[in-house]
Amino acid sequence: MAGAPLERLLPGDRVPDVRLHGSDGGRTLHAEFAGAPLWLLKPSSATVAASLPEVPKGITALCVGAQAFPGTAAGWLSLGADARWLELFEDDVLWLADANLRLQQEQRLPSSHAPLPARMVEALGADCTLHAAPVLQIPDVFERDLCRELIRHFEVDCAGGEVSRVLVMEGGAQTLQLDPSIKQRRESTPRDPALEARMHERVMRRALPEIARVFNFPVNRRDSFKLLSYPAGAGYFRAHRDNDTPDVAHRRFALSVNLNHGDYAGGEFRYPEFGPHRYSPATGTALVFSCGLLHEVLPVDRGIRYAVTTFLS
Ligand SMILES: O=C(O)CCC(=O)C(=O)O
Ligand SMILES: [Fe+2]
Repeated sequence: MAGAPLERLLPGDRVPDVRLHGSDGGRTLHAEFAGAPLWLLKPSSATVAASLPEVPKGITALCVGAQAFPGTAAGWLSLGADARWLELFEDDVLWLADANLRLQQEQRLPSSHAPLPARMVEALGADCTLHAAPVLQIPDVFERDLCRELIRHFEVDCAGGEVSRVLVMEGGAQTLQLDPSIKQRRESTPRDPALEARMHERVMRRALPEIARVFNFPVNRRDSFKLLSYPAGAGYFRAHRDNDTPDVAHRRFALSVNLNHGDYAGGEFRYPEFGPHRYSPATGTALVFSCGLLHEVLPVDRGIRYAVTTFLS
């Protein structure tokens, strides 16, 4: 709620987002650090910041203050943040947040510079309770014939598509560039109006009523369909959100249909904010999820994963 007074944080609250400085300057807490459990601490002094507890494996530890502290303890990232946000945190209290940045428990640091007792480290490093991601699977949106026909169309009529690129802003101009640190795959828009019409009819008839029922969302618009291939060794899409830049902010739900489940290994979806579970829908099943969820397509390590995707709004 915009304008509501800030209160002390409690276990169960999601840490409010904030712009952080000290790393690359332009990122926010949610964009940069969701997807893995977090330790958060606002030290009362540089001396405290220099003698923080050892960070357990699998945890990202953030030491926050008005500015980054020079000489922060090894394993900790020191970042500056907005004063109003910092007021939410008591000095020298270590918070554990889960991968969805929901606060789990807090622990006051020992007043001396003694290391944290082992039991405290154990508790604060413990696996957080993880839940299934709020995704919807709708079986049989495309029949097997249509899936096979789409793969043939992609490989033959679209000549296997083109390597996917990402939009990069450089000196005020946007260019499409390869970026293997983000994704590797091939893609094409469909070139056969009859096939597009068949996909459209199936989405209208089988997916939209279910999205209206389950998410209570009336779809009004759809981006163009994209045919995708993820070949072994060169097929993955690292964790991202689908609506976090101005050009795609209109998107509400992502819809993806696997075209050849069982013919490849790897290539599952994962939603790191909601735990390690991997989703690998059957051929013809549509996977639908909010564009605001962090998600990734894990590397394909045998065969080729084929899929069709679009975004709904
Ligand atoms: O591979 C897919 O099905 C969709 C991947 C994805 O997350 C995207 O294209 O934004
Ligand atoms: Fe995506």
